[in-house]
Amino acid sequence: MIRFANVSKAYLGGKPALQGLTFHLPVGSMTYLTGHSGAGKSTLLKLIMGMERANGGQIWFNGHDITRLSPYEIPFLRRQIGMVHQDYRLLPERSVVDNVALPLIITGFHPKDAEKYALAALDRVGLRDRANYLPVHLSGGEQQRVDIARAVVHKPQLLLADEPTGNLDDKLSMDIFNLFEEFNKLGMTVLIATHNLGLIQQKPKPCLVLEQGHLR
Ligand SMILES: Nc1ncnc2c1ncn2[C@@H]1O[C@H](COP(=O)(O)OP(=O)(O)OP(=O)(O)O)[C@@H](O)[C@H]1O
Repeated sequence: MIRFANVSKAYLGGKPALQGLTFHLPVGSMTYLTGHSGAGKSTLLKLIMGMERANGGQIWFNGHDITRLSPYEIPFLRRQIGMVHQDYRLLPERSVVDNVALPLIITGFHPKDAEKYALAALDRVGLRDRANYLPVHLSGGEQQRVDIARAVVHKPQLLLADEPTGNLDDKLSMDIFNLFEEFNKLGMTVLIATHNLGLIQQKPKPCLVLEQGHLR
């Protein structure tokens, strides 16, 4: 599904954030991405999302080299990807169901259909009964599950997560990792950037380890 071939990235005026990365994420795999702060985890995810451009190498997404996409093609790439954030990024003045439906509305779904799919996604993460709440009335763990529902509402092939349990205790973190596992079992390819080594040990999966921009 994803293949990096000798990929490098340096931000303007900075030292290289990633150097010579070569790896493969097969379709249907679930993989962790770890490494110390500043090792390049977020940068790697941003390259896959087309939010940053590589300076060298190729990144293949289902056989297409996404380092060569034009700005007009990036939205089509992103429709195949769901992204979960550490800080949830929910719109505070919109209801939970509206937050989850928003990506569908933006891509042109009829509001009624968008709501139907958003409710189905909320059902998957166990929050159907919170659909009409405002995010502020949910716990941190619940807000993270809403973020996950929003990331999967368009049924992406690839689910990315950047420190999804950074703000949660161990029990809630395990619940979130279990949810990722469920989506993986449904066929989504999953890549999770995390510092949570305790959870990784409890749920062993293939692991990419970054050290100062290099894969160990
Ligand atoms: N927009 C940017 N402009 C310049 N340098 C950046 C930018 N974003 C990241 N960097 C640098 O690139 C390197 C990798 O950063 P990145 O955020 O990818 O690491 P990370 O492993 O995700 O860190 P953390 O675990 O703290 O989130 C760091 O040296 C960082 O300072």
